[in-house]
Amino acid sequence: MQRIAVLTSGGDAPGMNAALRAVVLAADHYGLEVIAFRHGYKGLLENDYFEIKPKDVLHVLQYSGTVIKSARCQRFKEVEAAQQAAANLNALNIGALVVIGGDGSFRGADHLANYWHGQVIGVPGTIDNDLYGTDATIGYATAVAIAMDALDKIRDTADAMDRVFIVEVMGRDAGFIGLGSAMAAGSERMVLPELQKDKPLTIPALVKHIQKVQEIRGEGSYVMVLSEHQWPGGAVALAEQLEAEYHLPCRPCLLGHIQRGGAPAPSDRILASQLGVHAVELILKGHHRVMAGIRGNQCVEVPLRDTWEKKNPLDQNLLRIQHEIFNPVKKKPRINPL
Ligand SMILES: Nc1ncnc2c1ncn2[C@@H]1O[C@H](COP(=O)(O)OP(=O)(O)O)[C@@H](O)[C@H]1O
Ligand SMILES: O=P(O)(O)OC[C@H]1O[C@](O)(COP(=O)(O)O)[C@@H](O)[C@@H]1O
Repeated sequence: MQRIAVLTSGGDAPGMNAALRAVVLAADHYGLEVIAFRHGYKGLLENDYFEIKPKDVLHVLQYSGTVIKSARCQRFKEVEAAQQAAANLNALNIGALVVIGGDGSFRGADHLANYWHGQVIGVPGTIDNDLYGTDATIGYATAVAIAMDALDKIRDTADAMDRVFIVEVMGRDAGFIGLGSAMAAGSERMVLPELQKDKPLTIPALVKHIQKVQEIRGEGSYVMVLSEHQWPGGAVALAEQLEAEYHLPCRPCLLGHIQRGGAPAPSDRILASQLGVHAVELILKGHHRVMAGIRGNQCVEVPLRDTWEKKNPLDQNLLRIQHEIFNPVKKKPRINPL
């Protein structure tokens, strides 16, 4: 019987447990033993593992987080760390490693593959949705649903008091959660990393936009979605500056790690289930250094390096709709697309 290993790495994402369950159940189905390393690459380096059986994962898919724990492990970037990991895997007679995580975790997997002859397979688990080669990553749908729910609630109080709110969402370098939640909740404005490159946010421009929206619609609420790291000091600092410099009543709200908790959305559970099984089947087919992904409802395998070297762009049509057509302050109308 062949032995494989699995770990979850980087920021936990809703649906990681469902992916883990799928890996373990698929391995059992195909007669493979599975070793789980705790705390991602840290556990791999410290030989912190246990043999994981179907009974260990039967009822975990409804929970976020990860039952085998995750971690960020700076040390894994070193050559000696990858060599140590390879030696540990060899000593345990492991033939393949499934890494459930984001782009950093995949860089780690690729780094390991330079020093280890076993198969390395990635499963995309990150709320940021910032990996090339798959239509969605595990956790993204749940994060958008949580942000949307929060934005809906904020709208209630913003409407009641005719207030401006700045709601900060996650997504360090990618605006997927920002765009998805702004559209799903009908926000007046969004500030995303991708938009900042062309036209960085300034306070005078924001104030002008708020005032114009109020001129057009009359007094009312104004809810802006701000991706994290897009303003020094984030939503709190921006709201304080608006109040101090323009006497504009404004409240900040940081959604933070709430976006990674609670029950994973059905689509994340289903995606994770598909991808976990796909990862095991890729092992059986002899694939190496690939990510298990889904594109247009088809299971695909994507070279690991492509997942971070190639860009996963925001959907340009969604961006156009939210940023231009739904913008209450209309710019010059463009040529009719019909
Ligand atoms: N260039 C790299 N080389 C080796 N390991 C890396 C590299 N980048 C990230 N890792 C490993 O992957 C872990 C997770 O990466 P991180 O970027 O924090 O999260 P994510 O996988 O969610 O993007 C890091 O803590 C580190 O152990
Ligand atoms: O939980 P931490 O370590 O504070 O990290 C927060 C970051 O993790 C994420 O939730 C997910 O990012 P990764 O998938 O790259 O780990 C980001 O959106 C956020 O910036």
